[in-house]
Amino acid sequence: MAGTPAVRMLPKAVTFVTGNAKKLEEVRAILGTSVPFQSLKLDPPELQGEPEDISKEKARMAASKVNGPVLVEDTCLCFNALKGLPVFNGFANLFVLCLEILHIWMNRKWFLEKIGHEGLNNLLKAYEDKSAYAMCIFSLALGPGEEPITFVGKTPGIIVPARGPSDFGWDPVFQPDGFEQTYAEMPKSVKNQISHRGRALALVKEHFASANYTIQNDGSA
Ligand SMILES: O=c1[nH]c(=O)c2ncn([C@@H]3O[C@H](COP(=O)(O)OP(=O)(O)OP(=O)(O)O)[C@@H](O)[C@H]3O)c2[nH]1
Ligand SMILES: [Mg+2]
Repeated sequence: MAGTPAVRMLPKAVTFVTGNAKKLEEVRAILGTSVPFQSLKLDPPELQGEPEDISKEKARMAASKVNGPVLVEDTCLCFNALKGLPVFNGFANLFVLCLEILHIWMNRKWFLEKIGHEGLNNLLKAYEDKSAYAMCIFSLALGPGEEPITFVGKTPGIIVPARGPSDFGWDPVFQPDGFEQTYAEMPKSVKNQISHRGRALALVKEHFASANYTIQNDGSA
């Protein structure tokens, strides 16, 4: 039957768990007061696998640590040329395997530290296709043992030589479609409106606006 969903009591406000201060800054700016949350700086292990599985597993681990409702996210920058692979000769499978491994590594935070912005551009040197997309998967687990709900945001763009401040990851080399500036060059308010994170959080906001969550205490504990 359609109508207002049943009230779901949450023992405390949702905790956004991340070890990344820049993510937290953006999440704060995007959510404002639309979703009441507190934050916890915890560096979750860098899991391997499909982004959605990583995000869900982060949420499960965080929910048991916090013993309450949590929101986590996993972000990746995906290069289309490395997925749309040319199939050639008997080495193709080995080539595909190497690229799969590379794809997994690329989305771990130490990869950028090692390879740098120039290295990210060099990865695409052999390809005409410089297109990429930034993807963010938020997972909300309402408590330990609860199946996480996911919210995906994607922004298409291209990889360019670095431009703009280097204070957040690969922002200087990602230029979203329809813009002449890289994420790093544009005002934060513009990035947050069109970014992978902004799009995923729009879905999180919609979810909170329609779900009937009631917080038992004010979350200050
Ligand atoms: O230029 C960027 N613009 C962004 O908008 C953005 N969002 C995330 N990242 C980086 O992508 C890697 C993903 O790793 P990631 O999702 O596991 O994050 P993390 O380990 O830093 O934090 P967390 O897992 O504790 O939440 C890390 O190097 C992050 O710094 C970004 N870089
Ligand atoms: Mg991480």
